[in-house]
Amino acid sequence: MTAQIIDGKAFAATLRSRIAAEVAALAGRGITPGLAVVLVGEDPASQVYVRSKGKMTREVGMASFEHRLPAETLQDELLSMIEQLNADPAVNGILVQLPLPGHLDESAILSAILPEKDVDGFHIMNAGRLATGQKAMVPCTPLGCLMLLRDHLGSLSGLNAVVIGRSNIVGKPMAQLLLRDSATVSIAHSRTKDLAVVCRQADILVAAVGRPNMVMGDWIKPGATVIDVGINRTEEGLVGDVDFDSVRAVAGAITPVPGGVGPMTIACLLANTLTATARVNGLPDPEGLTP
Ligand SMILES: NC(=O)C1=CN([C@@H]2O[C@H](COP(=O)(O)OP(=O)(O)OC[C@H]3O[C@@H](n4cnc5c(N)ncnc54)[C@H](OP(=O)(O)O)[C@@H]3O)[C@@H](O)[C@H]2O)C=CC1
Ligand SMILES: Nc1nc(=O)c2c([nH]1)NC[C@@H]1CN(c3ccc(C(=O)N[C@@H](CCC(=O)O)C(=O)O)cc3)C=[N+]21
Repeated sequence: MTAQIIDGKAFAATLRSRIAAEVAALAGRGITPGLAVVLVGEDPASQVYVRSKGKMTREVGMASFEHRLPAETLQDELLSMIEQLNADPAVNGILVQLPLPGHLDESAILSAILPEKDVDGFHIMNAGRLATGQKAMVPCTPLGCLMLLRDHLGSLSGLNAVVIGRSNIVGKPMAQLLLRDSATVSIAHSRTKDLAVVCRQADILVAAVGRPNMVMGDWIKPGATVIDVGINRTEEGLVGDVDFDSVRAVAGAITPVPGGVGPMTIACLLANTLTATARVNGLPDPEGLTP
């Protein structure tokens, strides 16, 4: 069997055009969604993402506000910038690019963002709402993975899902979303014994580790759906956490890197910004952009 390639890039482009249509409809009511992105320091990869986010934000007709702060920015200075964005009615979504320089307290910064403007879904209030099945802002990368899975599989109910990785930004919220769709969910991590054996049970395998080509073909249940979240820059270029060639020969479907989950993350950031804008204006959630 050769796996079907799940084209995240194409799916994301379709999603963005649907978002653009909704933004155009809001313009008729005098509403323009606004997304503020805050970048502290000069990490080259982060600069690339921030530039790409700004471009796509403008392309769907939203207002983009970019704030670049020097690496030596103090905690209080960053907090006062967030206060200012919290209070600004033109800003519907706030994203503070991670990782932050080491002297800054990441969880204090993320908690300072108003939960209703927290389009990354990293605020503890949104994590708690997701975990308890309430209306939340859902982290973009797991939301994008869920959209691809639902599109490919229809129902996830009763399927065995294995998530490798337990970070607060990918692994844990991914597991919550799969559970919410009634999958039987296992979360694996660096202490998991016999990872290959655990993975072989998976009808759905999500790899969010940060280790190039770690997941091998003989870890895969024949016909499984494999979602590769990993973004690893190597001498061979950008690769995922999944060994694409060996896994492709066994899986039923697989997301490539690049062109899989990455573009979905940015499209879901715009989706969350639109959702946040609708909610603050007392409008119903846009169709199909929330879990
Ligand atoms: N495509 C996209 O849009 C995005 C991609 N990413 C990418 O996804 C990957 C994961 O990101 P993130 O969650 O932030 O990373 P973290 O480093 O925060 O988490 C990595 C997780 O992988 C686990 N892990 C590490 N080594 C192993 C191992 N040998 N076997 C099993 N599990 C292991 C860790 O376990 P433990 O907890 O025990 O240490 C941890 O839970 C990265 O490549 C990142 O670049 C991230 C965000 C968005
Ligand atoms: N507050 C915050 N929110 C984030 O969502 C966030 C963050 N910080 N810090 C960094 C990670 C990483 N991330 C990616 C987004 C898009 C691609 C993406 O579009 N990737 C392209 C390739 C781009 C390239 O060539 O580098 C692809 O996979 O096809 C990848 C990774 C968001 N993150």
